Amino acid sequence: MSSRPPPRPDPTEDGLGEPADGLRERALAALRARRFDLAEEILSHEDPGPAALIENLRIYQAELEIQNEELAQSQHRIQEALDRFTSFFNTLPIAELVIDPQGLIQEANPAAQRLFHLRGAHFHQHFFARLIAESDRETVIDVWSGLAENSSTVIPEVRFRSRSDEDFIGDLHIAQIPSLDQGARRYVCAIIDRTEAVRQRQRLRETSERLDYLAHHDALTGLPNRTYFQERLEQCLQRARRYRRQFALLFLDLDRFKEVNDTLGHHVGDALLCRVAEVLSAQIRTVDTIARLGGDEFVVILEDIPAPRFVAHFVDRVMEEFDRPFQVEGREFFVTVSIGISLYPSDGREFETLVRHADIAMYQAKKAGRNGFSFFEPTMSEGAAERLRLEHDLRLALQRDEFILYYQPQVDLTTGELIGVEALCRWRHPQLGLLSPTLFIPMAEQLGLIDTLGLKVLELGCRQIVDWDAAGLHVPRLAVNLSVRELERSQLPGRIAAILERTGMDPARLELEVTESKLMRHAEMAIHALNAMRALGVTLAIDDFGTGYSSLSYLKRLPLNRLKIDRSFVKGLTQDVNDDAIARAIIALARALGLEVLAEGIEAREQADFLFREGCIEGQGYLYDRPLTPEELVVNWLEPSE
Ligand SMILES: Nc1nc2c(ncn2[C@@H]2O[C@H](COP(=O)(O)O[C@H]3[C@@H](O)[C@H](n4cnc5c(=O)[nH]c(N)nc54)O[C@@H]3COP(=O)(O)O)[C@@H](O)[C@H]2O)c(=O)[nH]1
Repeated sequence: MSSRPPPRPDPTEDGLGEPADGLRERALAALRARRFDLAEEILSHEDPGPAALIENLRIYQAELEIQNEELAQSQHRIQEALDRFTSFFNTLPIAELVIDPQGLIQEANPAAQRLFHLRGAHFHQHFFARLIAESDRETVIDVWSGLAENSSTVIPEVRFRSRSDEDFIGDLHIAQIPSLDQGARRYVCAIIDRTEAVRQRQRLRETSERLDYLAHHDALTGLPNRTYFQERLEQCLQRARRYRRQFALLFLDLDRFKEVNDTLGHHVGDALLCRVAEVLSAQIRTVDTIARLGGDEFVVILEDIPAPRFVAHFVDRVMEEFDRPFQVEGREFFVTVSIGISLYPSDGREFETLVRHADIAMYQAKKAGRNGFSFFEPTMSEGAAERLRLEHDLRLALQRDEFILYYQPQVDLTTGELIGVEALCRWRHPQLGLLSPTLFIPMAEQLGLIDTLGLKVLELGCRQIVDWDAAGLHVPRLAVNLSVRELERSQLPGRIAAILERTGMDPARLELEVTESKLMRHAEMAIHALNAMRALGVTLAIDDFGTGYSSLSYLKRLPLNRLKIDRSFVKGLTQDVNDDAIARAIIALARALGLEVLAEGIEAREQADFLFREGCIEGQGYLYDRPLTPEELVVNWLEPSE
């Protein structure tokens, strides 16, 4: 409450006479100017007669009244400030507490009550330290006791306890409230809730750790992946260089793992890979590294090895493990492994060299009959190394879908119209560019990859024809090459049927070509396999006819539809009488056997005319077009020209 000062009495109105001349005015003037000391001095210099005394008292009274008025004004200002502070304190969204020198809470604003789930009464005489989680209590007390006079500090991310027993995290701001009374220091604490920000940061950290883990680990086995392996190998190289140590790099590749996948399904293959990862991990020391590079390829870095003998012992232990069956999904599997080893520094001082040499050594182990190991030897020729490299890439190419099809038109020699296309496979190698099938088909046959590759080609081709059909572009027939190796598989007809089913391709429009020479070497088996395929409704052709010394008795028994005259005979037509005679004989033979005949490798008009005259009405060759990309085929042959 503020009080108004009473009106000041006029000292001239009391009738007690005048003090000394001008004295009164001077004293009053000093009072009005708030110079109480001067007024007192003016008055004290005079002889204090009764009148002057009374006058002095009056003046003192006036002085008191002025002081009263000032006091009331300052009380008013203080009250206003107090009201303002109380209003701030109660409405601030930040928790505020006033703490006494003993650490007891004196006041807590509503925001603090909400934050701690406590009512105002609960705070009263509650030790502030009890609101802090035990883990952080000591730190806060230490900082607090070191707080300089009239200063403030912030302790970030203190863990507090709320009544609901849920910890929360907040920044604690502590300020000492200035006090006139030295003994009664008080503090005001503000707590800014950071729980959500901290949780978010934690979540972010966890997510980034998870991402980092995924980027460095193989999702199936949990082993380090290729990226992590590269980092570890780089680090290992640096240590080996600095401390002049040896280490070994081992490439491990499971033998015939693909067969497990193909026959028992990928889930069994995956489970087997996990078991292999466990078994290998159990064989290494903590300083070593094991990683899965993909597929059935593992790599081990044996760091700081005393001598190559040490590596041989490790390999022996691994081989012993592979002598035992692997238990997978309640079944037992025998799997073997081929291991290639390169040593630092004798087999290379650089990352790439060591990796390449371990890889070459691994393929050497495979070549030597699998289920074994091979240390890299410099005598392994560059040519052999290149070939091994390519073989390695071929396996990857199948996983990475690096194969594409070109299509060579087959035409009616009378009209020049499109009667079909031959699908010819190309390998789009990431470094070497487009590779010819003459390079990789024999390799795929040797490595046992031809089945997968053949089926891939077949599916790509069938899909393309069906897609063209859907786009209103008609290709009457698709010819696909089959390797004799593929014919050996009893599952082949079933797999072809599945592809026809999956793609919706009409079997009658699919022709499978098998090379004559290879077919005749396995004639009995081929008769059986080709019959099974004919039963699917597809047609069959003998490729490169004339080069394979076909036995007529077998030829009669093979369920064929077409003979393809090899381009080596077409080349010399009209120039070489022998070629003319052979071509004529093949056409007559086909006619006699009731087969169609198609000439391949037609490059000149005279060759086409000769063939047509002799009764061969189908052909393909550069005269008409080279093997084309699907887009080129559409433009050159399928889209009506304007
Ligand atoms: N098992 C599989 N074999 C396949 C597959 N894709 C191709 N192949 C076989 O690879 C051999 C080489 O094929 P490519 O290099 O594609 O050569 C073909 C044509 O480009 C070539 N050709 C066609 N016309 C002419 C010509 O006028 N002159 C000339 N010099 N060459 C020409 O001939 C090859 C086609 O031959 P063919 O198959 O005998 O009809 C080849 O043996 C392919 O069969 C595959 O997916 N699987």
